[in-house]
Amino acid sequence: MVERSHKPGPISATTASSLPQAQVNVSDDNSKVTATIPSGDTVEVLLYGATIISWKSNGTENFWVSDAAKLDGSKPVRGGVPVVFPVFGPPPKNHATSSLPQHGFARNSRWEYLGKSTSESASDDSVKMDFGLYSAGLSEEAKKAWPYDFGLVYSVTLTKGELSTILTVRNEGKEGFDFNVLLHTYLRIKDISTTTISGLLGTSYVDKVLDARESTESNSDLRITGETDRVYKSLAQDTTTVVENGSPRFDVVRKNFRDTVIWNPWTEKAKGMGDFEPKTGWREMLCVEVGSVAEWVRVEEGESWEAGQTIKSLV
Ligand SMILES: O=P(O)(O)OC[C@H]1O[C@@H](O)[C@H](O)[C@@H](O)[C@@H]1O
Repeated sequence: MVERSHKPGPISATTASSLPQAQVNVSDDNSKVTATIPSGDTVEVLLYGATIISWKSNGTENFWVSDAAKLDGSKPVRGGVPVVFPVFGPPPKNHATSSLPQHGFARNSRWEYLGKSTSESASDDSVKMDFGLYSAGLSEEAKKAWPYDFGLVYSVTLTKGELSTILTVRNEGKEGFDFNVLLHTYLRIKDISTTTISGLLGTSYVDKVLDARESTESNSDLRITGETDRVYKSLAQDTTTVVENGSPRFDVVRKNFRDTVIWNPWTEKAKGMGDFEPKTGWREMLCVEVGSVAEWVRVEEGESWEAGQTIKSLV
C-alpha cells in the first residue's frame, strides 16, 4: 500500500516503476501448496489426494468445502476437487478394481509436489504446479488391491479467473490396465434454488437415484429440485455452464473427458454424511464432475492418456 501525506498528483514514471511489482508466489509447507498470482487469485492444493481445497478469483471462493471435512489425511476431503482414480463409485464385482474402496485410492493417497513453472503474458501471469502419484508410493493395501505399475501427473494451472487441471495416466508396467477417472468438483453456489445447468440437453444419462434408469436430458436449463446423482454420458458439447439467477457463474470445459456427473445430496443424504457440515450446505454446493466413467479407459504397456478441465469463474 502507498501512503500519501500530501495531495496526490500524477504518478511519475520513476514513482510507478519503484512500486513493488506483484509476483507469482508459490509456497509449500509439506502438506499443502499455495499459489498466488498478480491478479490476487489464489489456489490451495493439499498433498493428500492432490485435492484442491480452495480457489479464489476476484475475491470470491469458487469451491465448497464442508466445515467438517478432514484435512489431516484420515479421510478423503468432503469438498474442493478430489481426484477419483482408478474406479468411480463402488467397484464392480469380478473386476481388477473389485478390492478397492469407493472412488479408488488417488483421493486418499499422499501425492508428491513435483514443482512449478510460471508464464508471463500481457494480461496476467499464470502458474502451473505438478503433482505426482506412482504405484511405488501407494500404501501396501492399495498396491495389493490394484497391483499395476503406473504414474499419474496432475497439473494445476492458475490463471486470472480460470483454473485448469490435466491428469496424465502412464502405464509403466508390462500389462495393460483399465481405469475410470473423474474430477469430483464441488462448486460453491449462492443458492441451489436459483441455479440452473446448461449444456446437457439431449444427452443420455444414468440416474443413480432411480435405480440406474437410463433417460435423455430434455431440459436446456436443468434445475436441481431434489437428491440428484446422474452420469451424463458422451457429451456432445465441451462446456457445461452453471447459471445463477440467470447469469452465467461457471463454465466447466472438458478436455478429452467423455462424461459429466451431476451430484447434489439434498437434505437426507447430507444428514447421513458425518463429514458434511453444515447440514444445509447442499443449498450452496453443486458437484459438476467431469470424467471418463461410463466406460473403462485402457492404457497398454508404455502408453499414456491425458484429460482435464478448465473452470472459468464468470463473476
Ligand atoms: O461420499 P463419496 O464417496 O465422496 O461420494 C460422493 C458421491 O460422489 C458422486 O460422484 C457419486 O456419483 C455419488 O454416488 C456419491 O454419493
